[in-house]
Amino acid sequence: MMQQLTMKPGNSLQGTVQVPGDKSISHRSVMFGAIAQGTTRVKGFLPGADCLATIACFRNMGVSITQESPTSLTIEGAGWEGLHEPNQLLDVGNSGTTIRLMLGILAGRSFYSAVAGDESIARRPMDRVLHPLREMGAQVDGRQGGRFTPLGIRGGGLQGIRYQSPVASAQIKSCLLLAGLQAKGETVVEEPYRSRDHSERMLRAFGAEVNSFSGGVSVRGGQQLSGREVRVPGDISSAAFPMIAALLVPGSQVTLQDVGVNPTRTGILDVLKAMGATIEVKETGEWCGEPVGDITISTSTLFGTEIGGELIPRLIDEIPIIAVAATQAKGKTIIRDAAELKVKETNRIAVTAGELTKLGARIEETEDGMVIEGGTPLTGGICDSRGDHRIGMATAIAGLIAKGGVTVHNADAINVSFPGFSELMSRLGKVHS
Ligand SMILES: O=C(O)C1=C[C@@H](OP(=O)(O)O)[C@@H](O)[C@H](O)C1
Ligand SMILES: C=C(OP(=O)(O)O)C(=O)O
Repeated sequence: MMQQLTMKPGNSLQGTVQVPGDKSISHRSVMFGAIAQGTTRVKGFLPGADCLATIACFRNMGVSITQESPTSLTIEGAGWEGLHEPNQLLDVGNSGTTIRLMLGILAGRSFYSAVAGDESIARRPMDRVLHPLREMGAQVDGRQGGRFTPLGIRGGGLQGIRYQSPVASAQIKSCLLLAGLQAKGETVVEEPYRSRDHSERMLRAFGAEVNSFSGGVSVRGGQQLSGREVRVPGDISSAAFPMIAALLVPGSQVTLQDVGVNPTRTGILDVLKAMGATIEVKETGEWCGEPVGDITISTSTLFGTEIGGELIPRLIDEIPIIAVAATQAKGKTIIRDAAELKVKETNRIAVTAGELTKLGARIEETEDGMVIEGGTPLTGGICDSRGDHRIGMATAIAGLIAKGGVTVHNADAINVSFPGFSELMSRLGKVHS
């Protein structure tokens, strides 16, 4: 049964909550723990569908992973050689991060694996990692010459390369770093803007030498990782939903505790501040190389803004919910340089514009973004997540300010990154029927 979720205007949102663990860091904790020597213990793991798919893939390669509770894991790594040929398809479900990072690991292993995911993954481009992996020496192919899943890969015998990535993508960069750690010589990845650097930070925490420079990152091959303890901060991409809800619902004030505030992820804070939001961030510490803090946000009058360039990779997953905020700002918001949105779980330019237009929003799609007219009262209605977790949550939050509320069809997609989303929102106020 495909779940429905209804959210309606209610009273103000108040309280202090913790959002689930960071998705990017949770994936990496499992993968790096699996290829490290020794035990890795993870606390604050995100038990969302994407990260559970990562666990299943590495179990399939013979790694012992025990989930003591939904958010606590123990991974018994036996180094690179501890991975074995899987006897089943490696099923990544809906997760682009799982498939692209895992391919970097598989590229250095001499066994054969077949990799596929759901129908959304089957539409997402894989040639962006296959081309450089082939250049390094991996044998990898797939549908339409390797552009799409299913993919088959037999790795080993890699040679380091210098690769200039055409897009700022942490998935491409991380894939090549993981392959590079297993290659002869040095691997250098350059990118047009800095993408999220969780791999670099966590690889260093696991004992690897990773060299970051302006414009890119490099690793030497032949490095081994050592297992360790990982505490996963809250996901700022999930925090974005209650944050924007608090901004828009009159009289609200919400504190989100222990959120990851790595500067490669905090574009959302910069943009909301530029729009006029009252936000306070109190940094409280560093967990496994990642800065963590408490974010307090209260209802504010917002103004339209322009978002592009280096900001885009720092807030790429937050654009659907930023679009909701922009419908309520004074003036126009212009988003550009965001063509990457077209190759996410859905085409997020078309789907964000399409779903919010159903509620009365005025949004023009452009080649690489959108133009949103602010000051538009939203009317209630029915939206569809289209199987995309971020669209499901963005349209549900729109329901808090849309007359009559919004019912989201296919709301179960939300479990991909934010299990407990509607319960968390209910703890902040009366938000749904
Ligand atoms: O490396 C990661 O964990 C991620 C990188 C981003 O994708 P791209 O690398 O395709 O930009 C982001 O959209 C995704 O949600 C998670
Ligand atoms: C794009 C996303 O994830 P992935 O690429 O891992 O599917 C996301 O979480 O918004």
